[in-house]
Amino acid sequence: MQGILDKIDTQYQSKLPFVIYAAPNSETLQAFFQRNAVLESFFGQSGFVFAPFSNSEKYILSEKQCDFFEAIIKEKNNTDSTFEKEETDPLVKNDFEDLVKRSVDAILEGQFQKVVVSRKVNLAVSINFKNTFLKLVMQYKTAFRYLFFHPEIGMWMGATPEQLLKIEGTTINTVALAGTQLYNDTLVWEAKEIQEQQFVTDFITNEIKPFVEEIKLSEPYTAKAGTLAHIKTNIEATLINRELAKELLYKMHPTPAVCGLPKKEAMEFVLKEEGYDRKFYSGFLGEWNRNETSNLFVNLRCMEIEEKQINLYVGCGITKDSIPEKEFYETENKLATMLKIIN
Ligand SMILES: C=C(O[C@@H]1C=C(C(=O)O)C=C[C@H]1O)C(=O)O
Repeated sequence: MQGILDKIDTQYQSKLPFVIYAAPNSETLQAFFQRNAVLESFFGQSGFVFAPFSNSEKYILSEKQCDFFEAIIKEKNNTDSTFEKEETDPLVKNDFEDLVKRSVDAILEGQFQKVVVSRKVNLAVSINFKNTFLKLVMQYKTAFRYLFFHPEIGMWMGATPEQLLKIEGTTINTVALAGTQLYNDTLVWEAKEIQEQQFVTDFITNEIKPFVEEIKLSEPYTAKAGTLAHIKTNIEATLINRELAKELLYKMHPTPAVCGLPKKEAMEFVLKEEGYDRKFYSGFLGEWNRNETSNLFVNLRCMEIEEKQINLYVGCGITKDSIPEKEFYETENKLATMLKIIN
């Protein structure tokens, strides 16, 4: 494992793009190291895709331009974070709750049924990105864990619980994931969360229908993600034709787990009302067409790492029944996921 970590240092010092990642429950780190600093647009070629939330331009570290490495993860002592975040400014809390209120009003006016609103939290800390990444790898084993760098994009890191799309041959797998609370053994889901997750299941089922032969849905169940719990439905289907994969991906993204329903109206609201640029947060990332397999995830529980600060991104689904203060605390709980691993 040390070899691959040393390679990250060399690559970063030379300002060359790389991504290092581990699939959910995998004990293996995989990495793409690009041999030049080109920013390559994604148009279906194989490699590791990195796509923003809204912008139509998507990027790739392509197989053709990269060297590929793998290493077995060696457990390291996972010390608790000593980082202590200051209490959130009441003005920030107010602003977010106001955004939630405006979202609920728009829903009651009939503009859309669900919208996912988010905020960005800047923390003035310089982190050791390698140590922080290792901590994240150990701490969130069931998540898709990654560290991405491109000199023209910057550095991003995350541990996401949400699969966007897996394609193996003609079999596709995806999930509808929504609804959040702190995990405990006896938790109960309320109608608001059940509905917001159902919106995601219905949207995905509808969007994939023209592309597939048969759709199999699991019952919704509770999925643990760190200290949080979400409602999850597994969705499996058979593609009519593998050539349709990219078109299907673009139909699905962004799902109502990160944008809203209907998609277009919710997207317009997010872009107009959120008041900041989500960049790659709630975009998607992962392998595209590697050994006949694509494995993409939604970029959640993530941070953007700059020299002297980090930006954390968190959001939550709003329906007509949302209570602004409760939604604010949901974003605080999601923030804690990333705060726990800051070195
Ligand atoms: C938007 C986020 O998460 C998404 C929103 C959820 C919700 O609203 O309950 C739950 C899981 C994710 O689909 C985030 O983590 O920032």
